Amino acid sequence: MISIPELYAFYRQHPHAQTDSRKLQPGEIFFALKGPRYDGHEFVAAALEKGASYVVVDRPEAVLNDRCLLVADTLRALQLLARHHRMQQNIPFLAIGGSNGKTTTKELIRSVLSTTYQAYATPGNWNNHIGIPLTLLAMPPETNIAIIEMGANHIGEMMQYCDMVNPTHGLVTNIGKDHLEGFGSIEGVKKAYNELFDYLRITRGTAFVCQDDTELITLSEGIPYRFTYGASPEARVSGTVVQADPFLQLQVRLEGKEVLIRTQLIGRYNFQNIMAAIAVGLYWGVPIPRIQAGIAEYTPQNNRSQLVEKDGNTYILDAYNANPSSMKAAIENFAALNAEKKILLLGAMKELGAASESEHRELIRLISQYPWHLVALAGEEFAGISHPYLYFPDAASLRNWWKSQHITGAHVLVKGSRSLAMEQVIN
Ligand SMILES: CC(=O)N[C@H]1[C@@H](OP(=O)(O)OP(=O)(O)OC[C@H]2O[C@@H](n3ccc(=O)[nH]c3=O)[C@H](O)[C@@H]2O)O[C@H](CO)[C@@H](O)[C@@H]1O[C@H](C)C(=O)N[C@@H](C)C(=O)N[C@H](CCC(=O)N[C@@H](CCC[C@@H](N)C(=O)O)C(=O)O)C(=O)O
Ligand SMILES: Nc1ncnc2c1ncn2[C@@H]1O[C@H](COP(=O)(O)OP(=O)(O)OP(=O)(O)O)[C@@H](O)[C@H]1O
Ligand SMILES: C[C@@H](N)C(=O)N[C@H](C)C(=O)O
Repeated sequence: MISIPELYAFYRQHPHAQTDSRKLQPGEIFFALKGPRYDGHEFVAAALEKGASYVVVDRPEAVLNDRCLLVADTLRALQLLARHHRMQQNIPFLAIGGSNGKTTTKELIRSVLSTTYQAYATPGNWNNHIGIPLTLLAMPPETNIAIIEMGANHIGEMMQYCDMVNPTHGLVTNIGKDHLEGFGSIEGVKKAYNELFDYLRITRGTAFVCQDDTELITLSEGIPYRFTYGASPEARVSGTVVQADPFLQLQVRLEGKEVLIRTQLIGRYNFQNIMAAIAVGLYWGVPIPRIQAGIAEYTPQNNRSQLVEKDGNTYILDAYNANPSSMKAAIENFAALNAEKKILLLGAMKELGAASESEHRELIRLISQYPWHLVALAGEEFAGISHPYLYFPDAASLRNWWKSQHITGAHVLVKGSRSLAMEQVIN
């Protein structure tokens, strides 16, 4: 078996890790991982054939030639290799955790820091036990600030990520009701994300904290340096929303001046995400005009709070994911929008465990507080709950109904958990 330093020597010659033979490019090192559908060891021969420089396996029978490197556990080897690589870098590493808005905040920060630094950030949503090591191993050598997104669904996971990433700086976007199945309760969510703060306390790091969030302020106590942002005048970087229809505009006090921040983001919940990026930019000395440009340039992608004009309707396409906190934020934001004909097309919220039924009841209660033109719900979680709204077992049947209605002139919020793929309703 080879050791991590030996594996690292191979990686230095071929600095590209790959876990998927279908995407493999010649020269990459292929790690054979076991997943819910496949065992990567089935694709060792294919990876070698496609030109993998090396293949990392944890079964002696999968060693087909001298380009196959045997380790005790391929996933663990990937993670330890990534950790080893990170430890060679003497640059700031900012870790981003939290229930909602991690990817948006990360992308805004990337956009701001890239105006001035060789900033590198997690590609897409690679935020888990496989995505984080792949992120670290894909970091260009010229990087001088790294921004790493961390997505967890059980207690203990954030600390494991911190052990791998060794963040010098950290940011928890918020504490909400995400992944309640794994976290158990909102107390569990708090405990889980507090692990990033624990790590910063132990290592005497720096945290970016939203001053308006009393929970985060309390949880982050004891971190040697806290750089705060928010609406509160007490925050180191303080601002307010001056326009929110449809795109947010903020007025922010920066270095004694009132500065207008234009964005291409909708949803008041994005205020904190934007403020976080401004604070991070200011902390690292990005000049104000570049902070403005970095924020203004960012357009949300991939079904995250996107504004789509289609077939005579204005859609807020927010179908990337859903949990009780982000649903509440999206619905309240939509309810406050100045429009005549508002329609909700909502999918169920997944991974809520024992809280699923009560949270879907609570969602119905929230919806019922506002006057909508129409409400249609998809997903079995809504089936056993009494409500006066249109119900469909899945997104496909909701889509068929929606297409048959030929409604125009409406504002439509489309949101639901990833597995429902609610974007199909309008695509
Ligand atoms: C393991 C892997 O990378 N799987 C990807 C793969 O899946 P596939 O359908 O092929 O099946 P397997 O996973 O069983 O495959 C096993 C391995 O075999 C490889 N393989 C398969 C077929 C083949 O012909 N050749 C092969 O080499 C395969 O590549 C595996 O290595 O493909 C899918 C489609 O592209 C991928 O979706 C799948 O990716 C998995 C889900 C993954 O974890 N990818 C990471 C890079 C990642 O970061 N993904 C993020 C999603 C992260 C996320 O959900 N975050 C949550 C929090 C999560 C907490 C954590 N505890 C957890 O449980 O994950 C959040 O809330 O944000 C992303 O892609 O967006
Ligand atoms: N600050 C926020 N508060 C509440 N909801 C938010 C906030 N920011 C974003 N959201 C909601 O979360 C959705 C997903 O945003 P984003 O991808 O940035 O979050 P995430 O935390 O990275 O999600 P994931 O954990 O799935 O990767 C958005 O489309 C929006 O509905
Ligand atoms: C897609 C994944 N990152 C996520 O957010 N999952 C929750 C359960 C969702 O899809 O709503």
